[in-house]
Amino acid sequence: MPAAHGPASAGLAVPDGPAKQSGSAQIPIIDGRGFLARERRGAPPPQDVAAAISEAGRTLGAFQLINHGVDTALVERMKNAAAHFFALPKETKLQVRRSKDNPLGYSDDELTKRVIDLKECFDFNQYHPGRPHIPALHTPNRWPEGEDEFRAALQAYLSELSWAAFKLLEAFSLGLGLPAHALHPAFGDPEQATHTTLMRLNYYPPADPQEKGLALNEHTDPGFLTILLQDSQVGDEWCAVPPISDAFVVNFGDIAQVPGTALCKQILSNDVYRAANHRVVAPKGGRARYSYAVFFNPEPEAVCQPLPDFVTRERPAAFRPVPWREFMQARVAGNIEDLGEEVQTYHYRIQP
Ligand SMILES: O=C(O)CCC(=O)C(=O)O
Ligand SMILES: [Fe+2]
Repeated sequence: MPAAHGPASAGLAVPDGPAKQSGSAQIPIIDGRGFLARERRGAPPPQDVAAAISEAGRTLGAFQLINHGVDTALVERMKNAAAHFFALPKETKLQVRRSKDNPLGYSDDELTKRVIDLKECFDFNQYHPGRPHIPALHTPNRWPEGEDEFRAALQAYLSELSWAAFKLLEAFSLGLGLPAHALHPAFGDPEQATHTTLMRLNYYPPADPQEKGLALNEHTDPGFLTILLQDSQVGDEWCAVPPISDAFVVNFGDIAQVPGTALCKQILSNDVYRAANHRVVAPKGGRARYSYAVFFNPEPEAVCQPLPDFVTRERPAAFRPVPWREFMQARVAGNIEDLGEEVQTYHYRIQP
């Protein structure tokens, strides 16, 4: 039996504020009904939603998404599959252990900013056989043998979430004052799934009661945006992200800060948006915690750089181009082995 779900702490850093004062900040709640509900598919995101997403991107770099249109039964099916997998014997999980040349599969030794996470993970993507392998970006999945329902449930969930991610991308573009499809070329044809989106199941085992530390060190996610479902949380001194039943936590990643000609935003938006710095405190009270993250990422060859619309004489480009392939490969390598300082977007900053 998997351990019961229970409290743990997840938090977001508030920009320019000492972490200890950020507890009072509130994560905005955005309603996706107008463009994510099944009957509204194909409708462009309403302007007020785009404006709210834009505001969230400029402040905390994150928001909670309610009425996301993803079928509750599919969410439950995915969660059951995840709980089933993590409850399998360790030897079975180790049969699909990740390797340096292919980071997909099971891991219990992920590093975040050179500190080992107190959790187990399972990573997979929408890889199709026959596609060229690109280390850390397009590699074949490792599915546990005889676990057909696990595989089917996860694939169905990721495919549904990828659709939602493209709709959020439209809202994001509109919120920047760009046409809805302005950033699509950086993510390729949604039908062919040539983007490098990845899903990660996280299982945080109950921590030793003496454990005062973090289960997941503070970090920003490397890609464009992350759509996370969390089962439990209690506040800490960072901005708490309280679980709302059936809501997704959406946070912007590094690449969203840089928006680019071909691509993205911390890099895409020339620092207009911010990537959310976040962390997870070890779960207490003898209970485990689960979370389920979809990292919506660009195409392998995307080069992320400040979008021309965001570069002016007053606001010159803050970043040099970030080749997504190079950036992600370096980040993944640092998550598997301690290679020294992990690559960050500030390594691509143009010094004034
Ligand atoms: O478990 C969580 O709430 C966050 C997980 C996370 O930040 C990650 O997997 O990158
Ligand atoms: Fe993260």
